[in-house]
Amino acid sequence: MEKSNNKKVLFKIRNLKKYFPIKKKSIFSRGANQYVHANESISIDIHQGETFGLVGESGCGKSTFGRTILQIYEQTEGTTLYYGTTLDELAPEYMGKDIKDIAKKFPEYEKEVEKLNSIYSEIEKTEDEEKKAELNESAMFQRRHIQENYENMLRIAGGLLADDDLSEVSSILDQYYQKIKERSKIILEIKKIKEKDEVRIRDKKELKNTLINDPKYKELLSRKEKLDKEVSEKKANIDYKKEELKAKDSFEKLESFVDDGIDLSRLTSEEMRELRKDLQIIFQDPYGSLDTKMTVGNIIGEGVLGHGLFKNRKEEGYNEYIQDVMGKCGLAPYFIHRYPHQFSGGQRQRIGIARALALNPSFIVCDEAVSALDVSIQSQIINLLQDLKTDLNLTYLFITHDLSVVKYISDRIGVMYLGVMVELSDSDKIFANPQHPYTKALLQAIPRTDVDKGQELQTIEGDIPSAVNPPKGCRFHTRCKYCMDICKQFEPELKEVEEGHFVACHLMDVSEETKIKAFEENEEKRLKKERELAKEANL
Ligand SMILES: Nc1ncnc2c1ncn2[C@@H]1O[C@H](COP(=O)(O)OP(=O)(O)OP(=O)(O)O)[C@@H](O)[C@H]1O
Repeated sequence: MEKSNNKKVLFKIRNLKKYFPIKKKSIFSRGANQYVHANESISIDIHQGETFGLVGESGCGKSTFGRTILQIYEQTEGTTLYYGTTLDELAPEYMGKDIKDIAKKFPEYEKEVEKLNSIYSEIEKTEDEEKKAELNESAMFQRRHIQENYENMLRIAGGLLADDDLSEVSSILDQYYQKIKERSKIILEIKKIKEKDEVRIRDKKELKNTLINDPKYKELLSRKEKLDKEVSEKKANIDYKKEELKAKDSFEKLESFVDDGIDLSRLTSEEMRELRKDLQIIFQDPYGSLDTKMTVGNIIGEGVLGHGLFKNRKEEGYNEYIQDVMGKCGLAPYFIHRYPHQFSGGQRQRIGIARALALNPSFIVCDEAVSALDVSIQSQIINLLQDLKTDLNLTYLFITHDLSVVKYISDRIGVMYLGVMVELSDSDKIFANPQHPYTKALLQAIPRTDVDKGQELQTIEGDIPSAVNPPKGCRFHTRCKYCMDICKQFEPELKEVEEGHFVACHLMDVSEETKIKAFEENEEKRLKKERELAKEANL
């Protein structure tokens, strides 16, 4: 699992899974449900202000990952903790519910963990493949049940759960929650006034003056100040209780769960909607993702109106705001009344970028955002994205199958293969010192530009296995030139091999001789097979 290296983390993604169910052929089909395992146990951090490049062959689950962390797709398992705002600021409904349920539910936690462990030991003992699939599915549901029911409780209550009187714990936390809930409504109102003024007034000094002279804003600030005091009083009760519990054996372990990230997967649709502005996406196909019947102005303004930044298109300042955003994206103001079909691919992508940018996001998933464009246009769009990132302090998840693009734009790069993250490191390191055989093979497959440097253009041998029944052990073992027996049995964990460089490969644990031996044996097998094929073809 990745450590954060002291950088401010914007997303802490743990054990994220996304499975797509496949419809059974008929209602009479027997056996466990089948799933496309699009994302499997992905655990990474995305740092504030970075461009995190995500690469891998087509179909390996990159888009699914981008959409799942934004909760456009419901995640099957795992947590996506978001730190753009805090639990205390948002006071989401799930927090109140988990607090209320402490006395009833926490005693069940250990029982549920035991139940999961007994399913695991049954899986170990079972030979029958169908039974195994069924048990795996119940383990998946049980893990999801534990995560959904207990882990947020642990993050919220931490060491308080060491107390024998859980009803009291619940009551102390609930008093705190009720206060932050009250305050969260005020925080939201303050934020909305600020956002509305920000889109109208570009001069910082003027903005500040307008805000401090707004009686509604002033009143909200003073209500917030009063509530801040009440919140700290309630917080002091919690701290006092924790002091009392510090001596207990279980305290430290339970306290280590405390985390103020927001679990996006548990927000109500209303709560998610409030965060939606912050978390945007730019798609690959700039034509397909734009409504052809709408003008450029209406496309860019749709979200702006939907989120209430302006009441309607006639409101003072609306057109200026849309044109200002267009300007930032290199679109002339008079394009506002034109339609997408009147534009080239590059300009259409600028419209897509302006649509996302108009909501003032802090995080953007760029999903193959330049892949459909000509190379010369690609670099213009990449430069635009780079400039916007610097000017507006954005964070990007940049998804692409094009390594030359990702090398240029990314601070760090994650390499995905068949739904799992196999390598992750600083961009320079991945290119200078790739460790995973899949990354090495991918780098050799960079198209043409490397011809000058005498590097052979190479495609990765073998077909990508099915994501419905992914290979056991390391998912890459069926195509890996260094495959060893252990690779067919056990899944390697993503481990840190040097500072900030993570690799999921069993080769990291063996000597150079073992590696060479494995390579030679595989090569021998391959050649033997080829000889046999050649013989067959001759007979
Ligand atoms: N809505 C869906 N329903 C069922 N399966 C899906 C769905 N979306 C994606 N998949 C499957 O999930 C796997 C990962 O797909 P995904 O689109 O995330 O990969 P990708 O790496 O982004 O590929 P590409 O670069 O081709 O878009 C594939 O096997 C795909 O067929």
